[in-house]
Amino acid sequence: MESVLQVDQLTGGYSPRKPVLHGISFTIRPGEMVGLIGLNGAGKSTTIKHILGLMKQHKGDIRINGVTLEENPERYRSAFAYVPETPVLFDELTVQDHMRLTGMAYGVEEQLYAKRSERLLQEFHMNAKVNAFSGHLSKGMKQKVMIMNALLPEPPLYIIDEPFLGLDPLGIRSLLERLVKVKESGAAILMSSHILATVEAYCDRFLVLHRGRMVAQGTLDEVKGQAGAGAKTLEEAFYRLVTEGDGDEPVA
Ligand SMILES: Nc1ncnc2c1ncn2[C@@H]1O[C@H](COP(=O)(O)OP(=O)(O)OP(=O)(O)O)[C@@H](O)[C@H]1O
Repeated sequence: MESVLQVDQLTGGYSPRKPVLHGISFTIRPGEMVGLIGLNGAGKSTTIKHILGLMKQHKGDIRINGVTLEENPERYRSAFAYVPETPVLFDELTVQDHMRLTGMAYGVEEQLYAKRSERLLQEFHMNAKVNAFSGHLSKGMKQKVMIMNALLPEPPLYIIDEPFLGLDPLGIRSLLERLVKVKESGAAILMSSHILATVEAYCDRFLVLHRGRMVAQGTLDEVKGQAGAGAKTLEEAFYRLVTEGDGDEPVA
């Protein structure tokens, strides 16, 4: 099956003289949820920034639905939605205003907009706040607005950076339930998180990034195999992979 996201030999970072990422490659196909894991400073956010097109790679190729950002910026950008680790909202706009703007930006037709926005507000228990200014929302509510906005256009690819920060248990459950449905409908999800038990439970495949290199990737069994005999959980496999050869505690 054609991949939604294809990252091929990506070398990149903030200065050409000192790359943060060293030749990383992976693909995500429709209907897959893939977990991007790594220690603090491993390069997860940098990878995501390159995929979003916020940074220019030094080498390598990134394709979304078969095109690079340079080849077709509009097609590339409209194929994904992004949930950042820290909510970015306009304080003086309401929850509804944000959703309307997203709907317009992605060309979501009026009837679909009404149906989807109503469902999202209900699922994320945000009905009571629909007319509240973003600046007056709690941290977790702001994160919910970001998530609802990402889900509204129903794009083929979701890129989600540490989505659980600040969410209450109900919010986490709503998000996970929705991501499972999104995946079942054929969308692809790249999710970065430190909550390894949740990543293990929900993701189909895993990307283990360490010091800017992909040290393992694949299904849980494949990653456990790459970590060496005896790893029973993703967390155990991860620990082995990032401490291997250090002879010491992990240093990012
Ligand atoms: N704006 C920046 N300018 C220069 N270097 C940066 C910048 N942002 C991050 N880095 C460096 O890039 C490396 C990778 O950082 P990155 O933010 O991608 O890590 P991460 O895996 O997302 O970590 P975390 O789990 O802490 O969010 C680190 O060495 C970091 O210091």
